[in-house]
Parts: sequence; C-alpha cells; structure tokens
Amino acid sequence: MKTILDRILEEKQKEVERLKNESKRELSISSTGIQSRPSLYDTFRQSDQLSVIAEIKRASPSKGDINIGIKPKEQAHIYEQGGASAISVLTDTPFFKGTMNDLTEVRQTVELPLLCKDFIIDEVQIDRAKIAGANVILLIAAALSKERLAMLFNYATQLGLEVLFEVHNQTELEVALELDVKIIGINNRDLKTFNVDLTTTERLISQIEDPNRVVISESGITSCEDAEFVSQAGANGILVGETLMQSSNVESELEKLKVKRSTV
Ligand SMILES: O=C(O)c1ccccc1NCC(=O)[C@H](O)[C@H](O)COP(=O)(O)O
Repeated sequence: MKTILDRILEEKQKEVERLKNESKRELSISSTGIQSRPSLYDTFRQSDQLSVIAEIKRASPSKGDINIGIKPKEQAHIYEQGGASAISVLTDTPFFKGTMNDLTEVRQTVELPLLCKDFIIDEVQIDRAKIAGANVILLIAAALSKERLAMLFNYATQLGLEVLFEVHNQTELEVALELDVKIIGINNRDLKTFNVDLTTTERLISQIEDPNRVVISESGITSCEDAEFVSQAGANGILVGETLMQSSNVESELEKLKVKRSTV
C-alpha cells in the first residue's frame, strides 16, 4: 500500500515537470544576487536555550485544516517578536495548502533564518526556494537514494544554502552521518501511521557523537514538558507547527518552549 510520502512524492514529480518548463521561460537564479543572512547553524549552536523553528502550516495530511486563513506576514512577525530563532514555511500546496509566495512574503517581513519546508526531489525546487528568499532547505532521507541526496545536498551547499537533513530511523541517520551533514532533523512523526513518538529523538540522538552537529527535534512538540524532554535528550532546537498555528497567544507559547538547553 502507498504511504502518504509515496503519494506526496508522486505529486512532486508532476510539479517538478511543470517547474522545469516554467524555468526555461522565466527563472534566473543569477538575478537573485548574493545576500548574507544569519546562519541557522551558527544561531542554534551558539544559543544556551532550546532554539525554536516556528512553522507556518495551514493544513497537513495528518490533521487536515489547521489554520487556513493565516496571513504569513503577520504570523512571521509574531514569531519574530516572540523570539523564534528561525521560521519554516510549508510551501507544498496539494497536501499542506502552502505556497512559494508564502515564503516570499515571510522573507519580506523578517531577517531570521528561513526554511523552505517542502519535499525536494530536484534542483529546480532548490533554485525556486533560493529565489523566494530561503536560506535553508529540507532534504528528507526517506524520499531519495543516498546518491541523489548527496547530489542535492552539494547543489544546495554550492548555492550558499544550508540543509536541514531529516531522518526518521537508524538507517537514515547513517546516511546523514556518511554525508557529513551539519544540521540533522529527527522527525518524531511516523509517516506511515502519523503516530508521534518523542523517544525517536532520544533514541537517534544518542548515536550522534559529534558535538559540532546541530540536532533539531521535529513534530509533535506541544508543551514545555515536551521541549524539556528533547532538550534533555540533547537537541539544540525544535521545529513546531501545529501548536503555534493553533495558539491564541503565540508569544507566550514560544516563551514556554524556549527552555534552557541541557548540556548532555
Ligand atoms: O504534519 C504532517 O501531517 C505530515 C505528514 C506527512 C509528511 C510531513 C508532515 N509534516 C511535516 C513536518 O515535518 C511538520 O510540519 C513539522 O515537523 C511540524 O510538526 P508539528 O509541530 O507536529 O505540526
């Protein structure tokens, strides 16, 4: 049976074909110029608090509509005011109801490190993320072969982008370590069952020995206790979507999540 990731990747393949046709006509990456943005890696490494990547997430396969009417600029401004260390924008449309334009708007509003959260399978998506103003892209280990991940990782790095390399299990973590990525995201959500289990972070992080890597615990973080748990496990940061998108007081929610970092 097809998993949700299989279905998302099928749609991405079609999207990539469309983008490649558009690219021939209109996109010019060289026209974006070189801009220096704060580095997510440096920001997270230097902080003695658990850093928060606050996500703009209108909807999801697991939850359906979350906050459809969100205005990305306003939400990004609130995230920045509340002390988020970076912002993630879900740009996938068919499954998450986001757009690349959301990312462009957020970049016009904040100077924080900005993650293009999408299911990247081709260079053309990386070009578009950069043009829209992202300085970090996501690569999902479960989505591609090791060879293809290495190619996209090198391509993004050469464009001056940082890569959040997402893993769900031991095998994927080994790929991350082989590619020597600097920023590892451990996703607590099982993409087959949608179950969230924060011990995924605890289990995998114990195998990351190099203290120079930045580790981000992703998904299912809803409370100060959850933040404490992954901080104790050794995470530098957390990626939080739904909890912030549904909060009536985002700033106080963020404050609760920015717990002191544990030095494991
Ligand atoms: O959120 C989903 O349902 C989902 C399903 C399939 C693939 C990816 C999915 N989410 C992307 C993410 O990684 C999360 O948006 C992110 O980690 C924040 O999670 P949360 O705080 O639980 O909203």
